[in-house]
Amino acid sequence: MIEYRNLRVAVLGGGSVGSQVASLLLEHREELAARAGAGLELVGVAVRNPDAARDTDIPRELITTDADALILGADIVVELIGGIEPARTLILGALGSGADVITANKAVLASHGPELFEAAEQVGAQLYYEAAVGGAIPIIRPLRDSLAGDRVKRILGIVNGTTNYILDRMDTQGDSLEEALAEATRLGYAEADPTADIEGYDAAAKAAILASLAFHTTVPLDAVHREGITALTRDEVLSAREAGYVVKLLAVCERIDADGVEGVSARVHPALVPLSHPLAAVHGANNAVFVEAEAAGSLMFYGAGAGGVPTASAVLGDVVSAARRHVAGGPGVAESTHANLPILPISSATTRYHVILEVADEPGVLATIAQLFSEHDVSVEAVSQTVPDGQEGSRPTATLVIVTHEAAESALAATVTSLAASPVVSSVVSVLRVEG
Ligand SMILES: NC(=O)C1=CN([C@@H]2O[C@H](COP(=O)(O)OP(=O)(O)OC[C@H]3O[C@@H](n4cnc5c(N)ncnc54)[C@H](O)[C@@H]3O)[C@@H](O)[C@H]2O)C=CC1
Ligand SMILES: N[C@@H](CC=O)C(=O)O
Ligand code: NA
Repeated sequence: MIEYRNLRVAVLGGGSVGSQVASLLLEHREELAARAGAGLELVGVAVRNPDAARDTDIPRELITTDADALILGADIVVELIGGIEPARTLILGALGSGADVITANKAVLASHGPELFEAAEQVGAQLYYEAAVGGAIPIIRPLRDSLAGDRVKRILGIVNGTTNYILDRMDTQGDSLEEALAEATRLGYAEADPTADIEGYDAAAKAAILASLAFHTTVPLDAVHREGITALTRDEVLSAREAGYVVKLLAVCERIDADGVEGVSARVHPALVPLSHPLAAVHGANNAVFVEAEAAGSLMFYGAGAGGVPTASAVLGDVVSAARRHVAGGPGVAESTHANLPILPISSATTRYHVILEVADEPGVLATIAQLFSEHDVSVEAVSQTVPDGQEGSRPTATLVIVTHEAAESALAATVTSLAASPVVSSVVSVLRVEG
């Protein structure tokens, strides 16, 4: 029998992900030791309430409420508490003591990444975070390592399982947002405060992480334009389907050239994706990250984006990597932010738009609307009109659905302002971006 060096592993948090990580560490102990080249001894699981019900049985003697004491003497610390504090302070404490840290916490990485990476570099430790984006899907390593020799141009990602699950249920089963969110929470997909999911904060944090990695530039969370799904109506979801699209909450990270300035833009918002695009086939709590790189072309990374067990897979992969690093010795590898590109505002982005208007059903209205688009340099690709049957009242209305060619955000915003003020437009019913 091989005698392995023993590494002490501390897990902080015993919720959906932490309880699964702790159990799998115990259950697969021998297999993991053989892969890592070191024994992985679970020295404890720090929780807030030792008597809380858990998804797995963790031996009582491993449970503690003293996270600070647990990290002392640990070689590898796994942070699965979530949120900013005390997660940030615990990660800094663990790194400061020379431990490698594994986290699934995109919120703390997106808001305090540079401070945490700097702390790791100071002591030659490594901060791993594969589970922080796309749950089980390998996407951090591919961007950090496999694509390190290429130039990423664009990333389109479905990176929040809860909202994808909700939009899918609204689209295919006619659920309301509230019904679908309750189910996503029951299944362990949602954040402790699900506002983070439905208002797009979670996806924005992931967009900041992906853009930073892809473009070798620190992209702060507050530079990510963010819109959630709470303003979306079922009618918009259904009318998108009728027009050959599906609505997804997308993270869009791009390297763009705005008036001769090369920079980076990151945004999160609902968008129409053509049914023919691979992202349209991502259902339930699954995630997918579609990467366009100069040499590699288009790549798609797909799989379970949320849920305790799948996320534990990514965390344990990082635990094995950290253990191998301990065995091999040498300092950790610093984050690559050398490109330091300027971060451009959403007004610099260009995309296509799907606009629904309720207009007066009168001669000349179409020409007036077309003129408003053209005055703002927005070119119309397609228009369709429906007139409801049996209208009563003096002024009949029609519904116009307009799809534009690529246009600047600023130009589209000005067009919408003019449309809203036009006497022939009764209402601007919906404005959604079209991606993919
Ligand atoms: N649930 C999922 O599908 C995924 C979660 N993540 C991330 O993984 C992390 C953990 O998420 P979940 O397990 O879902 O959260 P959770 O809310 O189920 O579990 C968090 C655990 O931390 C404990 N905790 C809170 N404060 C503590 C403290 N001061 N000391 C010790 N324990 C404390 C809580 O009691 C709870 O057991 C979060 O950062 C989350 O964003 C990432 C990918 C997927
Ligand atoms: N709440 C998140 C969990 C994974 O990061 C999600 O729904 O994607
Ligand atoms: Na991942």
